[in-house]
Formats: sequence, C-alpha cells, structure tokens
Amino acid sequence: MLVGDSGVGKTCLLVRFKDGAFLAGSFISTVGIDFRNKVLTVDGVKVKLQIWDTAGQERFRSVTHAYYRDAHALLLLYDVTNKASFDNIQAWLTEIHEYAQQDVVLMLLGNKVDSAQDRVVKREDGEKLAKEYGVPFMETSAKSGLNVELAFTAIAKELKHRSMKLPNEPKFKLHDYVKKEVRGSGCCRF
Ligand SMILES: Nc1nc2c(ncn2[C@@H]2O[C@H](COP(=O)(O)OP(=O)(O)OP(=O)(O)O)[C@@H](O)[C@H]2O)c(=O)[nH]1
Repeated sequence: MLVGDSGVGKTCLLVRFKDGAFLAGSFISTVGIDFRNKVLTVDGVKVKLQIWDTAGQERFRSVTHAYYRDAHALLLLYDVTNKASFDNIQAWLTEIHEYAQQDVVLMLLGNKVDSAQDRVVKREDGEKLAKEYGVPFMETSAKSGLNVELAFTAIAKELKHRSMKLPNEPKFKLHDYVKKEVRGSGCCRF
C-alpha cells in the first residue's frame, strides 16, 4: 500500500512501476483508493503484488484507515521538494502504528529527486529520520524511474521470504539489502 501526503507522487510511482511510464502534466488526485496488480519474479519465484494506491488528501483518511489492517507492506512517501510532506512523516508513522499490523513491512521513500533545483529536503535528513524509526530508506523518482523497480523488488523479496519461511534459507534483511543496492546503483548523483 502506498501512503503519504497528497501530491508526493504515489500514483506516478505506481504507474512507473506497472507500465514504465510517467504521467506528466496535470495532477489528478486519487479519490479514495485504487489498486493495480503486478507479477514479479523474485529469486525464481513468482510474487503477485496487489498494490493499493491511497488518496493522500485528509478527507479520505477514514477510507484509507480501513485498508491498513490488511496491508502486508507499506511504502511511505514524501516529496523532496515539499518540506511539509517530510514534516508530516511522523504523523503518518503514528497512523501506521495505530492502524497497521505490528509486523507490517515498511519503507520510507523520498520522491521527486529529479527536481534537483527545487529540492528542500536533503538526502541526509531522510536518512536520519529513517534511522530514528528503524525503517529502510531510499530516494526515488517516478519521473526518471530512479530506484522505483528496486523499491518494489525489495518489498517483494521480503514478502516472499516471509511467506515461504524455508528453514535453511538465511534470513533476508530488507534494511541491509536496500542499503547495499542503493549504494551500488549510483543513486546519489541527484
Ligand atoms: N518531477 C517529478 N514530479 C513528479 C514525480 N512524481 C510525481 N510527480 C508529479 O507530482 C504530482 C502529483 O503526483 P501524483 O502521483 O498524482 O501524487 P499522489 O501522491 O498520488 O497524490 P494524491 O492522489 O492526491 O494522494 C503530479 O503533477 C506528478 O506529475 C517525480 O518523481 N518527479
């Protein structure tokens, strides 16, 4: 499930992942909730992701609350060009703790890093906040595609690992995987 303030790029991130395209132009806010499916092959196993795109607007909050309980994973987004969306992350985390399952897979994403000239939230600030709450973090761009596939693949890997629970398989650590992959991807050019 994708959550975060209105306009941070949740729908665009999902469309980029699903269709490999960017929705340029006018911004059409999501009404309530929407979903799309995508099948990924992770370590030779097919993982079907049903991805719920929620409305960030306050007036739809009671609708989204109802969906938290059934979510296996949450991608919490802010917009690196919008300080308020970053400042609101703590409030989103409070909601998540209140409504989602205790063991929900959670990842923090700072989106729109292609807009370097408009950036107001530094990468280090995102990293610091994520560290404080013990959640994996990466910066993304639905526009350029940076780290989009990686974010969803990391989630799929964690979910696959959890559902299969093979006794001899070493424990998959989402945090370490994300750190290693982001470091290797040349992500920090923005
Ligand atoms: N430059 C840039 N713009 C983006 C990016 N992602 C989204 N946008 C723009 O940001 C605006 C909002 O994107 P949406 O994906 O509709 O935002 P949302 O979070 O789904 O918004 P709600 O449905 O209201 O919750 C649109 O004008 C997009 O074109 C990005 O990675 N880079």
